[in-house]
Amino acid sequence: MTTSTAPATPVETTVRYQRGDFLFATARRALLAQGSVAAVTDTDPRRLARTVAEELTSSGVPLAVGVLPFDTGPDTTTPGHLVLPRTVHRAQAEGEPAVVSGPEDLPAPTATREVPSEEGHKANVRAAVAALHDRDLRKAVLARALELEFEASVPVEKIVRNLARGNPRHFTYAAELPGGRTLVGATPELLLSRAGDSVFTTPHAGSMPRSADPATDRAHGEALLASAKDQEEHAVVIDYVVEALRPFCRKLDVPAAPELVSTPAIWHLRTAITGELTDRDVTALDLAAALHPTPAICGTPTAAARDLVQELEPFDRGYYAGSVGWVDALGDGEWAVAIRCAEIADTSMRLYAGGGIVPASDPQAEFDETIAKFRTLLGAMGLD
Ligand SMILES: C=C(O[C@@H]1C=C(C(=O)O)C=C[C@H]1O)C(=O)O
Repeated sequence: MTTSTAPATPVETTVRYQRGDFLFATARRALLAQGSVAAVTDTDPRRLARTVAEELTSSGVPLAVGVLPFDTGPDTTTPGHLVLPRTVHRAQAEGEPAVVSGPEDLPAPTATREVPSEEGHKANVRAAVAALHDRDLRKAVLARALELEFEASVPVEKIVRNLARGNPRHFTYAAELPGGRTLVGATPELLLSRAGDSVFTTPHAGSMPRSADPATDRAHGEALLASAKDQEEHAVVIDYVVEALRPFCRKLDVPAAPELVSTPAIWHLRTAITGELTDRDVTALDLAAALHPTPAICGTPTAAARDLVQELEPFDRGYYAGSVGWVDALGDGEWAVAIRCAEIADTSMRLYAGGGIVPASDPQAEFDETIAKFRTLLGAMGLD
């Protein structure tokens, strides 16, 4: 096992990524993990967290990296998967960080398929709004997929570099999945980080597409901040996160109102919550397992919302809307919400995008929101 703290910048570390590695990087901070000393795979995320903690203690490997699936319910067949890597490179930027150069050109797909179609998604939104009422749900998150086929192997490394270049403030990530696929994405949303007894989370919920026209763009942001429907969609998530964290924290600081933030593709409402952990034996992965799935990507109440999602969506989410991150031997770590992503097989990939449905949701606006969310990946591929 070698841990390199060699003087590389986050950009230099990011561009070293090759398919098979694990990457978790912003322009300020990068973690690149290579090879595998041991792997832990388990459908029960809490048990997974305990096994990983034991493996870290007994192996002397400083940290583990990996993914949790969307579905961590009692009937899931998709496991969480963490690797204790052979080599870890970590880098931090001093001052104003550089960005990855580019963009690099990518081959165009030979076929594309939307699952479901625009009409299908709008019908799902209407069905979800009816089900919220019938089943007494506050919110459910519905997603769509975009399947792309290529003539040759998808150049994963180029996509990752373009994602990092286009989203320097957010977490660009790449992780190997059980079964040989690769998950890549760039997410603004932190599920949970732990550093010593400090806990931090930034739930995002409530969205509006960006616009190329500055005045329209500003108006979209202001409309989002003023939208009662989006404030409600956001409040559902904050209520849940606070309730889920409270048992672990002796102190929680929850701002009274969300702030307006943006990615290059979309405006969001976000609340940055900080806490103080009561028990240092509770690791970042324990906390991620306790928090996931939040109503930002599933709904509320959790089990009923997950059932509805699985009834309406014509695909398995796999690791989309799961979590990606790392945990170290001290229990510190960072877990991001695995959105704005794609699962890549050899010559094909599946992009995902979803949005929260509440009683006031409009099918056309929800469809448009998925288009905006696909743009993170499509932009990195030079597609519109
Ligand atoms: C589900 C996604 O995003 C989530 C849903 C949001 C919303 O409904 O407003 C906002 C941010 C994310 O928590 C996605 O990007 O696919």
